[in-house]
Amino acid sequence: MSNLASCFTGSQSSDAKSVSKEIERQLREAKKEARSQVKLLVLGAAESGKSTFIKQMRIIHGKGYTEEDRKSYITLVHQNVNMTIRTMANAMVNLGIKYEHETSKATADKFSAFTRDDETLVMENQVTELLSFWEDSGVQKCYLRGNEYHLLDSASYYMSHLQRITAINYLPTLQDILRARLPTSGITEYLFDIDSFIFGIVDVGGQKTERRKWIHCFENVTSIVFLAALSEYDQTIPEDEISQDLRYTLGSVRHQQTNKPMVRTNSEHLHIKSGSSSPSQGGKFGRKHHHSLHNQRQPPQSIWKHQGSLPPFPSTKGTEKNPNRGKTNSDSVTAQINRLRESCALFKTIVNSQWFRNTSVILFLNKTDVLNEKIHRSHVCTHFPEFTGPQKDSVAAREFILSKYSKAFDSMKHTKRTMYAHYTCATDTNNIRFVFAAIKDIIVQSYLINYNLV
Ligand SMILES: Nc1nc2c(ncn2[C@@H]2O[C@H](COP(=O)(O)OP(=O)(O)OP(=O)(O)O)[C@@H](O)[C@H]2O)c(=O)[nH]1
Ligand SMILES: [Mg+2]
Repeated sequence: MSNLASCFTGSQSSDAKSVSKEIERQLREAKKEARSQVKLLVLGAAESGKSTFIKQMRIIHGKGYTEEDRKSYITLVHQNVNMTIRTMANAMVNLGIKYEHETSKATADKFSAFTRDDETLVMENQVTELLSFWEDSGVQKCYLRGNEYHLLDSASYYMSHLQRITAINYLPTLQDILRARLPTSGITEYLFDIDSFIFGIVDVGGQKTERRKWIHCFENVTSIVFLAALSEYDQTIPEDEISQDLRYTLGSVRHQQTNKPMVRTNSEHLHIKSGSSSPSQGGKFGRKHHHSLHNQRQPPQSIWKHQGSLPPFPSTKGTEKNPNRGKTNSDSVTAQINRLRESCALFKTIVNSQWFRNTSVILFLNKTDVLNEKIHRSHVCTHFPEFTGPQKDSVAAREFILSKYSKAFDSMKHTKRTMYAHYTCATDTNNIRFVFAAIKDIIVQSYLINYNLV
């Protein structure tokens, strides 16, 4: 400012020009600084679809996926196929299901012998054998009981595209990339230039060992996007994972409330901490791309608003056991904590945190497609006796699930703010394009309010 003041004392026109230049420079700097501060934190339990949402951001508002990027997914897609077969082979034994054909058992034994490390590319000449395994009536029965063990959400998708993905010149499509599963480790911020604002969108891992790192990115958050899978109402997770995890999260938050923040995040930096959710998720800075819309533009299936207030400290009451679940002998279902209950408890912890008193909360009730598929064979009331709605009705089911999150949000007592909920399908680009267009204004509004710009 002193530089500027001294400029005013001069009478020459060159001085006036430099004043004007300096002001412009300062304005540019101020704008740049302000633009870097829209921070969207994407949270949720493991496999809820956080990284898939960010892949969509890259497709819709970022640089997309080049041929090289797409090639880098070949191995992951094949690993997903390998893992599907191994998981199902295991589950066949654990659930005591018999194969229809002996040859299917031989295929299962062959793939079960692979360890995670020596998973190889699935060859074109294995397609007939794998298709016959997949079509085995015993394997299909096992697939329909996928909620009793840990089966990848994209299992059926990849098994139905075996011919294409094992071809010698296979190049993964955008849908193949969106369907690929790789658990996120660490915290990564991706920058996107959207409508003259820089959005820093932060991806975290949702698994128990990952959640303890979340605290490192709790500062200066404009909005939280919390992802919850609608399809997890009939699935379970190991009990020790969640209790330990929530305790840690709570402990960390309490620590942060009484001490200085452990880590200061710098919103100018693209990468807060190493770790990526995909082989080529890199290329963090997404310039604005205009992609033509497909012909059927899907509206968000529902938009819901809710007012609530915030209590002084979060509680973990949502982590109750599901009384209706009997134990199976599947090793991945050793303890019976319902995933929906656990996700609601996590949501409650987050929205109750003092860190997010002034942060707008956007809830994505994700995997509408998976819910629609499974609702015909898996009844909500089997897992939630309090559900009195009709069976095989996905609308009743999702409204019931929304009411659970609404109740968790309602637990807030001290501040007023709004929660926005959307039903989403993170693998559907048009759906996410439309939903994001709707939430973008809310996020910008929150940002402007937080910085007293409106
Ligand atoms: N069918 C379907 N699959 C989905 C949807 N959203 C995500 N998935 C799939 O679910 C799996 C898990 O999604 P991710 O995006 O990796 O989940 P995440 O929340 O990032 O998981 P972590 O990184 O472990 O916390 C992937 O295989 C996705 O393709 C959806 O709406 N429908
Ligand atoms: Mg992830």
